[in-house]
Amino acid sequence: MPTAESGEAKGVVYETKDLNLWYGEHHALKHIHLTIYENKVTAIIGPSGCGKSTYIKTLNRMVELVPNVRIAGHLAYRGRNIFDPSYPVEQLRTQIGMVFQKPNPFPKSIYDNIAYGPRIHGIRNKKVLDEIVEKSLRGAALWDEVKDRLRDHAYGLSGGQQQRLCIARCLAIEPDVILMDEPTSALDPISTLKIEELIQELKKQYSIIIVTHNMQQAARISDKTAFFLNGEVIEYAETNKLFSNPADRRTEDYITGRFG
Ligand SMILES: Nc1ncnc2c1ncn2[C@@H]1O[C@H](COP(=O)(O)OP(=O)(O)OP(=O)(O)O)[C@@H](O)[C@H]1O
Repeated sequence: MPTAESGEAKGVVYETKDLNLWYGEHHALKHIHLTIYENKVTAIIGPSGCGKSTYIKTLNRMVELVPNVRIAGHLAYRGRNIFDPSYPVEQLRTQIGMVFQKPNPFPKSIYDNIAYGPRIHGIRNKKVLDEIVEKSLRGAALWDEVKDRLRDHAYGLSGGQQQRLCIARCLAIEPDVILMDEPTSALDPISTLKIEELIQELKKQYSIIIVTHNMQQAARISDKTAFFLNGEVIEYAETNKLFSNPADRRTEDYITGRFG
């Protein structure tokens, strides 16, 4: 669990101040200021290539795996700047779970997918692992569908089930934040609905940041929405406000489908 640090504002998970990011010469994030709140769903919307994925991959410092990335600015997680050279990146990544566009279970059994993270953290006791597996699968609303076939290969699950397995895998390491990069774009409407319902449940316990191309989805499930355009945050507001009464003309054009 996160520890209190000096400078940590209550209820704030991330504080982004004047964040800039370049891929080589390409200035992909420009002067981003965003505060992300605890136990909320924060949606990131905007047209293709506007920097949504780059922003969320910055939150767990995954973006730094890309060669020639340069970052400037301030990004505090729980009050502490994650770009500080002394920041323990491995610790950060255990607190920040991530779910990707395409479900990416490991080529292992359902059980071993979930037990993988806890085992890496040194948990070997079978009973403890069994409990974590059940709790995580229940948390991802998948337990009832798989409880009788935990030793089956994960690839035998449907796409929607695989995505919930990936969410369960995140939950098994008890993260603080869950980043989701278009988690339903590869799923059918019923699986999408299940994940959306699940997100509503999960936000009671976790802070969720979700990139989505689907504006109805952002409107349905998020509390706050940030609209990105060409690497900038054009507007960030309560979701109801942003969709019903946007302050910026460009937001209005985007949400009404006039561009993007
Ligand atoms: N690894 C990379 N190397 C170089 N440029 C990149 C890299 N990843 C992204 N970019 C560029 O940075 C910009 C932002 O990309 P990003 O993937 O963050 O956008 P996005 O809003 O998530 O797009 P989409 O909705 O299409 O997924 C784009 O111009 C993209 O071409």
